[in-house]
Amino acid sequence: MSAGPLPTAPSGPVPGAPGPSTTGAAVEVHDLHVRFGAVEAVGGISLTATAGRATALLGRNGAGKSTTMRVLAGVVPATSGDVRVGGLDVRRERLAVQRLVGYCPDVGGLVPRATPWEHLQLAGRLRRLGPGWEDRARDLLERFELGGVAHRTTSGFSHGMGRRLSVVLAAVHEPSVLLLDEPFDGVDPIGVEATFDVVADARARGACVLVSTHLRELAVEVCTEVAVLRAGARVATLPAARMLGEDGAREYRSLLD
Ligand SMILES: Nc1ncnc2c1ncn2[C@@H]1O[C@H](COP(=O)(O)OP(=O)(O)OP(=O)(O)O)[C@@H](O)[C@H]1O
Repeated sequence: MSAGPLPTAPSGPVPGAPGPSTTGAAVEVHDLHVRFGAVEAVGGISLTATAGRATALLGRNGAGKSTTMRVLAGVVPATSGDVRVGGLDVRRERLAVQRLVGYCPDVGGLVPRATPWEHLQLAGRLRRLGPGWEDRARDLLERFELGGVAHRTTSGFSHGMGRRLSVVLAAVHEPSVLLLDEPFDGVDPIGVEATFDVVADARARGACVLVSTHLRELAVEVCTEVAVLRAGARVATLPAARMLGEDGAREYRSLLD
């Protein structure tokens, strides 16, 4: 059921609000280790992702993709290693990094009792977004076919609807670094296409995009590079085109063993 048109509210410039993007922002990870007690989730990953490009993180279950994304998003601390996002040291400047980043976590992140529009309002306030952000939010909701449920609590959302809203929330502030963890998981073709558009838009304005996924075919369609992780380490970074088709599938398979 459609909840009617989305509300409009005046939104003026906010002093001190961050700009929409920082040209040249990039991700640099050097010898990242992350331990959870006895478990070494990441065991020495190094990788670079450049502005205006989209890099896929591929690898088997437990390879360390989500943990790496969490470190980049500033939600999990590195045990050791040097991690820079947009030139900022994640350990020392975590809040500044979180302002630069748009992060779609692999699970969670949504408040069941809140509607998509309430999630967006909260994001707008916390990030002190300037003029135009509500139009952008409405446009994103429409592109992800969430306009009709903008005022419905997310508790009744399907898995795919939740994924789509998480991508909207990651993208609404036009971050310099867009981190999408499993954005295609359980998402229908419309949602996949809308996510492709979000990635293309981000690249066009010079943002650095990282996409963690199991879906090699979608990764190579939307990304320019592919970093393959295995058992907490990066084993290869290749042009995405190398992972295309049956030859690409074979090459990917060979990197997993
Ligand atoms: N909070 C945690 N506590 C303990 N171990 C963890 C924690 N988070 C991750 N791990 C472990 O770290 C390893 C890497 O997990 P991670 O979620 O990063 O892998 P992944 O590549 O994203 O896997 P998947 O593709 O299944 O999502 C796994 O062995 C996982 O069990």
